[in-house]
Amino acid sequence: MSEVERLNATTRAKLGRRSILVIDDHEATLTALRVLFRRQGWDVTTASCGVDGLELIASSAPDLALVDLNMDDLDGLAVLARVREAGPSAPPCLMMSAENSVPAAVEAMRLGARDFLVKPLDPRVIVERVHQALGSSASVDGRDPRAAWRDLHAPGIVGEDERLLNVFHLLERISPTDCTVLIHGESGTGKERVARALHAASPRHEEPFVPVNCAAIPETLIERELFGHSRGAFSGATRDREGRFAAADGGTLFLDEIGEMSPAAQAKLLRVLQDREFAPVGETRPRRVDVRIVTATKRDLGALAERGGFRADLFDRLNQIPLRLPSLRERADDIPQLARHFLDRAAARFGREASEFSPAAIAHLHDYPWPGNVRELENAIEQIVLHADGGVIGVADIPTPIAAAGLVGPATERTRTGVFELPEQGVDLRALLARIELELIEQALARTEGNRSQAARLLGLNRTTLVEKLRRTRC
Ligand SMILES: Nc1ncnc2c1ncn2[C@@H]1O[C@H](COP(=O)(O)OP(=O)(O)OP(=O)(O)O)[C@@H](O)[C@H]1O
Repeated sequence: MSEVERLNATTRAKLGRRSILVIDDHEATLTALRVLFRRQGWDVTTASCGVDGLELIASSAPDLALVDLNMDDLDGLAVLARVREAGPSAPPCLMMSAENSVPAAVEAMRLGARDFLVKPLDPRVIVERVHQALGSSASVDGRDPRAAWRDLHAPGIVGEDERLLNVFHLLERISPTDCTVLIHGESGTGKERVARALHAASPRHEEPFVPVNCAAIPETLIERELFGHSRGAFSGATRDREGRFAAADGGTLFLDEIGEMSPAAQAKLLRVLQDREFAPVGETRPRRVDVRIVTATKRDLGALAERGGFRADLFDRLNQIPLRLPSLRERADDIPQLARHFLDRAAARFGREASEFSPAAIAHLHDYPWPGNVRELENAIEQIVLHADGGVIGVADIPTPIAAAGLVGPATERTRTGVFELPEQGVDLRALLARIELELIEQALARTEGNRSQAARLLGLNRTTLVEKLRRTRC
């Protein structure tokens, strides 16, 4: 923001006036909203195309922008994407559209829109939603409203990554509805956790949440498992048995690894989605059922459907709201917080004293690629707590494959400074040297029981240099 813009924004704030920018290529909408918000005492600026709108956002720093979805030069989604690039200083945006399109609304929310308003706009509703958006954009305690929602509905889900927070924003919008959600993410990224949060925040929360792992049930049994069976339906069926659909009636059915479902079960599932009824194996009379379906997969289900490996019509139904969970690699900056969370939890669970990680240990955990995502991290920390003998957790306490990642070459048990080979992909030499330095300092301090003068001697440094290095690496 330039000095002039900053001054404009500051003057407005001092005068207690709010400013709104309306971007729409319909002159009638611009006029109506200009009149409406001026009457409310707002400063209103308007732009009749996306490009002008972006310029005005940059030059006049409005408190909020109302953006039309369909515009000729740059559509509303592209405007949102560009606004988002400005980071935390970007104004909250509300999207307006003449069409009530669920995919467009979902995409808009994913791009950070605070709300999706369908035209014709009711003046009372629009003023209310604009106030709501501003209220939430600057919550009283300064907390991110997405994190606040998470703390209320899914306090066990740890992380502050933007992509994860955007998932909560989407969950907040869709939890009151019954729309079908397809969660995509690598193994261990928290798909079931998120499905449970969605259920917990929905009007169905007092009814059952029934998880089914489709990959764990043999193909021949999946239909019976899901839909139940009647007595005599097959040899050995000595009595009627209720399936998971009936068990989830009124609540949420979570179908994990949906890509592994057999074609016959897919056909039956499609029928439930279309008609809201199913027939147990061995019965012809359908039963009505009221379940919200949430599915999850680590496969690219769209591509699988294109290749004929999954019913395309079912995919379209399941994919009403797609939701993608980032891998842990993509949100590596959440690793320290997650590691400390699992450390505290494991210490409490195993009756160990609360402990902490050394900075070098945190650096190792941060740099490891975690192919098994949060689950792998959780298991690794539990292992560490079980084997550690108290005190600060250093690199030597980290399971070998994790500690060794990125550091190639033979190494002794307590040192990682053996013979290094330059890995194929190269190294970040400065980060690597800093890490080696830190590790050796930690080892020296451990060996001298924290005596800095002796540790400095072991490292060929004077005490002041050692203290300075410690100060730099630990702040
Ligand atoms: N953000 C998070 N914060 C805290 N714990 C998490 C988080 N994400 C996942 N977990 C934990 O990681 C483990 C794996 O999570 P979950 O079972 O939800 O993953 P998933 O994606 O469904 O895995 P899979 O694909 O193998 O079924 C669980 O113990 C869960 O509690």
